Amino acid sequence: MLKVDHIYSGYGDLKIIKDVTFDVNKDETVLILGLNGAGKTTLLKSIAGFVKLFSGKIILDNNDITKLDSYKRAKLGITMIMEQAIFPDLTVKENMEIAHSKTRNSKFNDELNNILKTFPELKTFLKIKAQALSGGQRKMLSMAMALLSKPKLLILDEPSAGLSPLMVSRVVKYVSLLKENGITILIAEQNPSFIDVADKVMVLESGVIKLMGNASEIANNNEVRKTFFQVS
Ligand SMILES: Nc1ncnc2c1ncn2[C@@H]1O[C@H](COP(=O)(O)OP(=O)(O)OP(=O)(O)O)[C@@H](O)[C@H]1O
Repeated sequence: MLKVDHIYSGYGDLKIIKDVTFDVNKDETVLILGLNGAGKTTLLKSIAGFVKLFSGKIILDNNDITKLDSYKRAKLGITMIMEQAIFPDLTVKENMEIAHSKTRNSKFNDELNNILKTFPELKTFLKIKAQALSGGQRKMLSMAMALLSKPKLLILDEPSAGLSPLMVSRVVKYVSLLKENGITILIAEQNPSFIDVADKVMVLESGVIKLMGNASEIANNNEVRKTFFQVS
């Protein structure tokens, strides 16, 4: 579905992403694992169209989208979850209605019922303004909004950032629920818990892919164990 082909990108003259190549197939969950400053956000933003490429290509469903603006890529179904997309003065339900309005091909109430089966905790918050949600509840809302907007490719940038270990395990569960709902997902993380939900994992270091493999290969790699699981 998505082909990232030898891309270089960065800011001004500064090259951050160097010769990155990988594919994301339909229904796959692909994880980019990297420490702070590895270039994860820059890579995801390059795919979503917020950072321009110096060279290389990005292909979505056999169409070259390299030169398209971010909003055009969004129209083609690339959704990068940003918590800024939540309107703090609107209720949880109103925020979900806005996310759903981007698709228009189903009744909101039917979709809402499905979402509440996936994220039952949201029932309690439907009438509450989004500004009153905790960090973890905001994550849940942003995941629910992503599901409602029916993306072709969902991009998640460090969904565990700022969360307690307990909340991280719940966010891992949210991601697996999105996966069960047939969403193709690209996640960047430094928390190795997300390896469990990934079909394919890449390790990014200084803007370069150092390792690529399936979840068990990467989870058992000695360097990965030392760096991300702090196993000596
Ligand atoms: N707008 C910018 N202008 C210049 N340099 C930037 C900009 N944004 C990020 N960088 C630099 O790009 C490099 C990679 O940053 P990036 O945010 O992509 O990494 P990351 O892996 O997402 O890190 P983190 O986990 O800390 O968010 C860093 O050296 C950073 O200083």
